[in-house]
Amino acid sequence: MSVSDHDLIQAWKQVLALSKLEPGQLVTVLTSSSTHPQTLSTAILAAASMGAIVNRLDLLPVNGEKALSRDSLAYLGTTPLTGNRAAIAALKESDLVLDLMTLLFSPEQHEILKAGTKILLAVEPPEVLVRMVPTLAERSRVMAASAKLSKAKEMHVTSPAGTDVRFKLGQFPAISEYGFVDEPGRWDHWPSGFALTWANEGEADGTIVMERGDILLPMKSYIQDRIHFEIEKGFVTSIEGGVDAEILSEYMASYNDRDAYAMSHIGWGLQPRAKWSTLGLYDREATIGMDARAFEGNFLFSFGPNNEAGGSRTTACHIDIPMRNCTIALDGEEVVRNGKVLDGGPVREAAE
Ligand SMILES: O=c1ccc(O)c[nH]1
Repeated sequence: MSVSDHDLIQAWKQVLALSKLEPGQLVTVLTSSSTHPQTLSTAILAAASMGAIVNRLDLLPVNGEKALSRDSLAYLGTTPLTGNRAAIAALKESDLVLDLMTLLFSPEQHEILKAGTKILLAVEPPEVLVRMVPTLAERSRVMAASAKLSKAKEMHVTSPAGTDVRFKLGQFPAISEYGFVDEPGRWDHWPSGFALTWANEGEADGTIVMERGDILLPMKSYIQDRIHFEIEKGFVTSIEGGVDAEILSEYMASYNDRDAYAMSHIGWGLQPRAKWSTLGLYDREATIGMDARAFEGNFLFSFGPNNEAGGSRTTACHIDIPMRNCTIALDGEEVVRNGKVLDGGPVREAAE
């Protein structure tokens, strides 16, 4: 079901207001061949109506012949910005970049953020954006979760299927994704709603067992048979299971890069408006699967890069795996039990 321009403009206005857009500020809308036309037109209208000076910067697509998939979150690292000094200069000069093409995990993204530019990624379909317009209340909940993460020394994750994995924490920051960019130099993704961090380099050990129905991204599949991962010193050393495991193994091997097997971010979903079942209702390429990444109570872990957190691993291979019914404990304190978040639930909207 599509949404009206009016509804999407209102949603953009809420996101831009939460992102503290001021009249006279410079907004650059970053587009490429996969940008959704309604998202683009309503973004420009909303930002201009708030008095911003709005530019559009359209970049040619790259990596298509290497990626094996058109999912913008599958093949990372180099982007249309790589070596593109003119585009980088324009984005560094902007107060706010609306990324409608996906720069995530690119070295250039950090360079632009360091200049104080805010970057908001928004590439899900318009109706998904409108369904999950961010709120201050959800920001508070995600910030509280990432505050716990940033204080923790160890994350221990278990599940009825046999997951028992430990991550030592402290080397990398905790990241909050709540859907808007309210500070200079901040990156966020609309829609989202989760807290995440990275394990210390080489300090993730144990077994992860994906259960039937857990999700593989960018495959966008609900697995039919369990997949057993052995994690040793921060790398996955074995991937055993049925055909889903074979598909994942071949896909990761195609990158020919040991860092594809490194643990990347770990955390849990806090978005009550995101649903585990949504992925099955969309054609595979119609969404990048943010419902799967953000649904409340998931354990979201990933393989691949850690440059997002300041690490040195920039592999192009990025696998996101949201699991249901896990128990996540920080230094022995459970924060998620059997897929239920133990923080009292969504924060009530403050009266407008
Ligand atoms: O918003 C995102 C999307 C993908 C990812 O791996 C992290 N955060």
